[in-house]
Amino acid sequence: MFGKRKKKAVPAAVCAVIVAAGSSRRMGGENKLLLPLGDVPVLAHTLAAFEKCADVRDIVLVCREQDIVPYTELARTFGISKLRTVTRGGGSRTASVLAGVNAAPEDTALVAVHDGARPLVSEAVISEAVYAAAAHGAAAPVVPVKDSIKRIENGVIAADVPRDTLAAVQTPQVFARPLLLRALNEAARQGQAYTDDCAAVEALGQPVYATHGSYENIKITTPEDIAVAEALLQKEEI
Ligand SMILES: Nc1ccn([C@@H]2O[C@H](COP(=O)(O)OP(=O)(O)OP(=O)(O)O)[C@@H](O)[C@H]2O)c(=O)n1
Ligand SMILES: C[C@](O)(CO)[C@H](O)COP(=O)(O)O
Repeated sequence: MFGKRKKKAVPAAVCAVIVAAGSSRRMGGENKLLLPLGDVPVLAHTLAAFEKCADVRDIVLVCREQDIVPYTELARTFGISKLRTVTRGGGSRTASVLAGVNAAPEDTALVAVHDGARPLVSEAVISEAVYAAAAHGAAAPVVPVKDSIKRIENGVIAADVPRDTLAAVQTPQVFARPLLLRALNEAARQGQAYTDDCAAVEALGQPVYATHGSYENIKITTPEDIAVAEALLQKEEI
């Protein structure tokens, strides 16, 4: 599943774009990024992970207009010194990521796009993706799927899909900035809204390298994810 790597290149000027402009629909509408995880909000964990990672120089936070002031205050409270700007997102993930990339410092070489809703990302997962993108231009963490996979048609199993080459992709997805800008602008031009950013880069015919994700790097999407994240957090603290 994981290909051959070029020699490690030192990553330069890496900006994390944390997208946090979603609507938490599947959580029932309450802002999931402000739900407490341990003693602090989900988003504070996410920001702290990138603050801690030595391979990331800057952070740009993308959110809804009404959250700009509270999120700026949240970042100040939790000592996020790498935060450069908090900017307004768009109606689709692709639009939000594009807003974040455009707001990154001008000399940014690599952009690490990360879901605000993935608070348990580790330094190892971030760094491996950053180094792979420094060497290859595009990289994303993946985990092999654990279940058997079926295609369902009209409520009935229609086909079995062999899982040995299947993986679930996570974030941070890291790209050379010009490549990501080209991919997102092309997606916007075509009116394409992708669920992840690799898809926009793949659509240009560019390879995206698979790095090691983690089963703990979960995305907070539905209510039971909070209970799972709490358990994972406690395990880390033991
Ligand atoms: N227009 C959007 C949509 C999503 N996101 C961000 O992308 C990440 C992954 O999206 P998801 O988990 O789907 O978040 P929501 O869009 O909030 O969830 P839902 O689809 O249930 O409304 C989240 O951190 C979310 O805030 C964003 O910045 N802008
Ligand atoms: C980017 C992502 O987290 C990769 O798994 C995922 O595609 C986001 O999807 P969502 O539909 O916005 O939750």
